[in-house]
This record gives sequence, C-alpha cells and structure tokens, in this order.
Amino acid sequence: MNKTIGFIGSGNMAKAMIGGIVKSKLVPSNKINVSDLNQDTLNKVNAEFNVNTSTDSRDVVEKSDIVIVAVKPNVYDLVLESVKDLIDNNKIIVTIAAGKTIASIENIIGNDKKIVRTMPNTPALVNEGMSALCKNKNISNDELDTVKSIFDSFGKSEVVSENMIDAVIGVSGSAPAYVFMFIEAMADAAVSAGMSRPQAYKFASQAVMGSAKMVLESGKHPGELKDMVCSPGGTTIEAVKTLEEKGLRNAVIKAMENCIKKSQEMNK
Ligand SMILES: NC(=O)C1=CN([C@@H]2O[C@H](COP(=O)(O)OP(=O)(O)OC[C@H]3O[C@@H](n4cnc5c(N)ncnc54)[C@H](OP(=O)(O)O)[C@@H]3O)[C@@H](O)[C@H]2O)C=CC1
Ligand SMILES: O=C(O)[C@@H]1CCC=N1
Repeated sequence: MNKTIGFIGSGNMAKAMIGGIVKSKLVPSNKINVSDLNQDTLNKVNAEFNVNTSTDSRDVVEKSDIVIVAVKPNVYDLVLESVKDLIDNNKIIVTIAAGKTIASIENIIGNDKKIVRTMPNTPALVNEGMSALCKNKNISNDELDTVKSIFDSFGKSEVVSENMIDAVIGVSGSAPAYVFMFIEAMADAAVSAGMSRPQAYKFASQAVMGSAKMVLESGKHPGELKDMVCSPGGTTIEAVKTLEEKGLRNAVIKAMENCIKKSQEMNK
C-alpha cells in the first residue's frame, strides 16, 4: 500500500495493530508513525517494530495519510481538538474507540472530513484479528477498501452499519477477555489434576483455537459439533451437565448484554 499510516496513542490495541501491519508487510515500518505521551512506551515500540515515533501527536497527523486515533475515550475529544487544524479534506481519520460515534467526531473536526469508525480486537497481534468498519459520507468506497486492507492485513474484517458497532464490541472487541478467562479456568483445572502450567495453557488454548476453526470451517452448527464430542455415557456429557447447571450460557449472554449496554451508554 502506498500510504503512510499514523497512530495517536500506542497502547494495547495500537501495538497489536502495529505488530500485525508490520508482520504482514502491508507497508514498510518507516511508513508507520506513532505517538504516545510516554517516551518509554515509544522506545519499546520502536525497538520492537522499527517505526517512527514522536511524543507529539501533531507530528503524526502531519506526516500520515491515514491517522488511526487509538487513545482511550476519556481523552479522545481533547486529542482531536489538539490536532484538528492539521486535518485537511484528504486525510482519513480512523477511530477505534468504544463510544465515539462518527457524529461526535464530526462535531469536533468538521462534517466535511473523512472518517472511518472501526472496532478491532487484540488478536490482531497474531494476525487473527476481527474488525468491523463503517464510514461517513465523505469516504468513497475505494477509500473504505484502502482502510479495510489495513484491518485485513492483521485478520478478517467486515463492513457494518454504525448501529452494529455496539454488538461488535460485545461479540468481538471485548470478547478476547472472556475467552482468556475461559482458557485460564480450563488451565487451572488441568493444573489441579497435576498438569504443568505451560502444558495446561497449551492444551487449553489449542482446544479453543481448534474448536473455533471447526465452527468457521465445517459449516456445522456449534450444537452439532458439541454433540459429536459427547460420547453416550461418557466424560464430556458430565462436564456439559455441570456447565448448564452453573449457567455458563446464561452468564455469557448476560455478560455480553452488559458489555453492549455500556457501549451504548458511552455513545451518548
Ligand atoms: N484494548 C482493546 O482490546 C481494544 C481497545 N479499543 C479502543 O482502543 C483505544 C485504546 O484502548 P487501549 O489500547 O486498551 O488503551 P491503552 O491505555 O492501552 O492505550 C492508550 C494509549 O494512549 C496514550 N495516550 C493518552 N493520551 C495521549 C495523547 N494525548 N497523545 C498520545 N497518546 C496518548 C496512553 O498513554 P498513557 O498510558 O501514558 O496515558 C496509552 O499508551 C480505546 O479507545 C478503546 O476503546 C478498541 C478495541 C479493542
Ligand atoms: O474495554 C474497552 O472499553 C475496549 C473496547 C473493546 C475492548 N476494549
């Protein structure tokens, strides 16, 4: 891609995306500009990915065609205010923040500017990210494709309507956290049965990854895949009974409802 990509904020999500872009070689690392308030953070990002760094977000905006704003929602508006005079009608502003609607960003930088709202997730770091994208009226389909190719460089992505972003946060943006909790709990049980901690993480993570791949690749309903594991009178059905008794599915649904509700509140 013949574009320069900038990141304002170099935290967990930005680093996962930078790592994914660099590994995929979508653009050379000298075409990635990154800012953060913390020089130590920037030194680490530079040592790991060899990208250009600055403590001044204005440097990043000036030097980049596509600017990904990756700071937390509480400082988001201040950051946009501090760079808005540098945003012309050619630059593309990409937001990854929960609760920052296209309208709220247009209110700050102007409704004549090019804005793409996205929701990625941290598996971007290992090229298994899942992202959603939507655009404002000033972004052409070609420009949306260009931004999508950034997100596709570290995983998969889909274009959605903006009112789906809250659901995307529940099922994808925040979801790695629930899956890590599940893996941790599985590993704890294996350790309790005498397995070493590293081996327990390996078994548990591979089981989760393989199961996810079966859902994506077999075309079978998850319930059917579950039934294929449950031998009559066997071990798995005992575990399934306990998970139902303890309300696993209900807990997941309730947790995601709260996650989505929080996202909706943050949009206001
Ligand atoms: N984490 C995730 O899995 C996902 C996060 N997101 C979104 O990504 C955004 C960032 O979240 P996350 O990466 O978790 O947060 P982090 O706190 O890890 O990252 C934010 C980074 O921005 C830095 N920062 C703060 N103010 C400025 C500024 N004025 N100029 C430059 N850098 C600044 C912070 O520095 P300092 O720490 O010193 O304040 C920090 O390094 C959020 O808006 C979130 O909604 C979206 C999808 C998934
Ligand atoms: O927890 C959050 O608010 C962000 C958004 C999605 C994942 N992390």
